[in-house]
Amino acid sequence: MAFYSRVSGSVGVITLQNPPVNALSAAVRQGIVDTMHRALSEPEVKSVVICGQNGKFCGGADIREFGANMRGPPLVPMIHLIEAAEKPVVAAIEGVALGGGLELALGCHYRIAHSKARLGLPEVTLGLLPGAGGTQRLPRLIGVPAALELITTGRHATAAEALQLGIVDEVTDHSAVDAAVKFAQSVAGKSLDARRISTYPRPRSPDLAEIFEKAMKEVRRSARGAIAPVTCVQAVHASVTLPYAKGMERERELFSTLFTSGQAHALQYYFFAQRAVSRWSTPSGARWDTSKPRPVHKAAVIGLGTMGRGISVSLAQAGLSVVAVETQEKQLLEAKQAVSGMLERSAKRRGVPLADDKIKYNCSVQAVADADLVIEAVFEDMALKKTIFQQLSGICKPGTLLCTNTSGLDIDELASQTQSPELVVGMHFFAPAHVMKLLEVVYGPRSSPEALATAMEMGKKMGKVSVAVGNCRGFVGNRMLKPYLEQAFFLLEEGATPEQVDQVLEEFGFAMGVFKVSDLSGLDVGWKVRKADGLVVPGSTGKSARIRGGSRYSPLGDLLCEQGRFGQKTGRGWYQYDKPGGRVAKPDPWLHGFLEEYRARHGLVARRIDHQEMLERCLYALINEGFQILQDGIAAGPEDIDVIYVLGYGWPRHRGGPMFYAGLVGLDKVLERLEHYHQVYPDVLGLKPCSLIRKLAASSSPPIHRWREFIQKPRSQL
Ligand SMILES: CC(C)(COP(=O)(O)OP(=O)(O)OC[C@H]1O[C@@H](n2cnc3c(N)ncnc32)[C@H](O)[C@@H]1OP(=O)(O)O)[C@@H](O)C(=O)NCCC(=O)NCCSC(=O)C[C@@H](O)CCCCCCCCCCCCC(=O)O
Repeated sequence: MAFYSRVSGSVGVITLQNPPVNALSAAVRQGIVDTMHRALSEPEVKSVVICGQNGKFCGGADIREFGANMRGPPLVPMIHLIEAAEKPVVAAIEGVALGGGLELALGCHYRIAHSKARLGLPEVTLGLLPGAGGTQRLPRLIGVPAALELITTGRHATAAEALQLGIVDEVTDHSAVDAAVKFAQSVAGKSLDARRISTYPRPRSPDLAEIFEKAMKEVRRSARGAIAPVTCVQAVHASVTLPYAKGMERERELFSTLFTSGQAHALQYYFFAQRAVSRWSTPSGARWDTSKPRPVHKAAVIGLGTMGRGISVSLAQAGLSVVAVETQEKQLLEAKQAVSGMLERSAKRRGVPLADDKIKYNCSVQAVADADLVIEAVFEDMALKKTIFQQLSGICKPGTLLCTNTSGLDIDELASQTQSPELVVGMHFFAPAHVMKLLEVVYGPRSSPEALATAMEMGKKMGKVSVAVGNCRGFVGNRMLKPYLEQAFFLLEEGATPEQVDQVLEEFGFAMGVFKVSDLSGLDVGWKVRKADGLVVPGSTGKSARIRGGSRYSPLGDLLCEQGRFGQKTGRGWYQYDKPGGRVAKPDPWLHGFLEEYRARHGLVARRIDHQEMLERCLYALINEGFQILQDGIAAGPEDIDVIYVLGYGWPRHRGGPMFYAGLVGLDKVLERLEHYHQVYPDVLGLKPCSLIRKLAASSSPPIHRWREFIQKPRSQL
């Protein structure tokens, strides 16, 4: 709703009230319309201020209302009512003015912002465009290039930048509401002719055609199939070619197309999913709201390789005192230099104070004795990690949380090396650890709810999106990667090339296809794991070379590693690069010849595989594993899996995540295709439909938010 008051005798103040961000729900819109009429009809009121309750102007349209039966006064006429008013209306912007919130402010005659406020039109991140006049007013106010940039990226501008751009008229370090009231008094009775943005002339400039062409090229390049950025450019284009009223019609038309699109549904689902994962729960009933995190003031990192360095940076930037340990003096010095550089660059980029003095470097593990939390980040080697956990258990003060940065090792095996297994959790960071937003927080069967809550809280402090996951091989992300990669290898055996498979995945929206990613992260990483698992059998020939434990196996990755082809770092992998460390992947005729020779050796006849089959086999195998993970209770809900895949594995955000995508395609269709492929390849376990997808499909494919009801409660994990 909106609350009305009169201050200083002549200023009507309208306060939006809809916690937590004063989104423009039907009740708020109705409240604004009613209170505006009241302010305009009261003869004592000479000017009006619109502000938001609790220091937040407005977070935009109420996204939760989208799709429901939309009631209440529409936004566009509501904003026109404000703009057309004969009394000056001043927006007092505190906290945020985003989306419809900024559009509301643009309908006001003046805008006063607090210096800490953020303003923007982030609709594009929800698969939409600013649909309440933003695409027509903003370019008229600040010009096409700046408006295009803000609208197509959705980024938030600071108050200082908004002032410089001309979005706001004044910035204050004090109460924006008080400043707006004062301002409103000062402009009472003045002409508003020059203050109604909709009456401004269309933006003109001789280079407009060029500007739009460049913007369109840029969004097409970076959008990876997302339609909203392209449509945003089209809507802004209308502001220069059409008069305001016609431009609004065009905005509405384009908005409607986006509003009903699958991409908008996916992005809005993802918006809430990313927020939902912080409300974690485990199969045993431990929950975010009943588990209290321990205080952590001092943290330690053991092992200062690439991951340890990034983790140290993240901890220091979160304001913690950090002890960084590397036992070899030379490596310690190298790491110190590297970390200082990373902190310096990051401080410059983010405009925050340098956190270098937060980190103390040490060669001895003993230095972690008084840390509240230790993150071990040595190589992915169970024996080495076990030794370190035994050491830590003897060194650390009672109650220290012991965390391991691992991408898939057994947390419980490590916990069993310590005297307090309940204080052991996994923290799977993604490289580069100080940049990537995702953190998988892994609880073992003996981790305490308090330990899990502490690790989740620590992730939040580091600015990560933390997802709580159960303990199993590869956790959620890497466990799902296995059947996906496996299918990609099988496709090569059957006649595809790495370029063809990658092209299909990139057209789907992945930033990089599976083989380019493999080259980037290093083929030797998986090879080491497969060797440790006894899967690599050098020199094996005949049928047995392609079977392990009764299931189909492709040794292609192993064979490339045996040739020293580890990817980018060696200049050769699934592609070739101009030098070791090179970044530009080029098709490699050697690899094509190698594949032909491999197929001939194994009696495999190459066939032309269509795009749909490539895509379905890779994605549906991955999705099937996702359902198994839900069934096993390793992830609490599909949102957890989707957030992990979008933030950690380059899954296109506009497709919501693998589980959402499965729902969009139709669970019965995914099931039918899995059944088909499993019939063709009965020796591929990853294609055998999991019982949960069968159950859901048999229950008329309920919407994703109801899937949890169909998951059998697995055995207790905590
Ligand atoms: C605001 C934030 C920056 C705050 O961040 P913070 O970290 O402080 O907090 P959280 O992000 O955790 O959020 C707290 C809490 O609030 C929920 N929430 C936040 N914003 C909204 C919102 N806008 N609506 C609803 N709920 C919101 C959030 O989910 C959290 O709750 P939870 O329970 O999940 O933990 C940050 O929150 C943020 O960035 N918010 C989003 C800002 C944004 O994107 N705004 C734009 C919204 S879209 C919009 O404004 C559209 C308008 O341009 C135009 C609308 C026109 C509508 C016309 C409709 C007509 C339909 C036409 C149909 C045509 C079809 C046909 O023709 O048939």
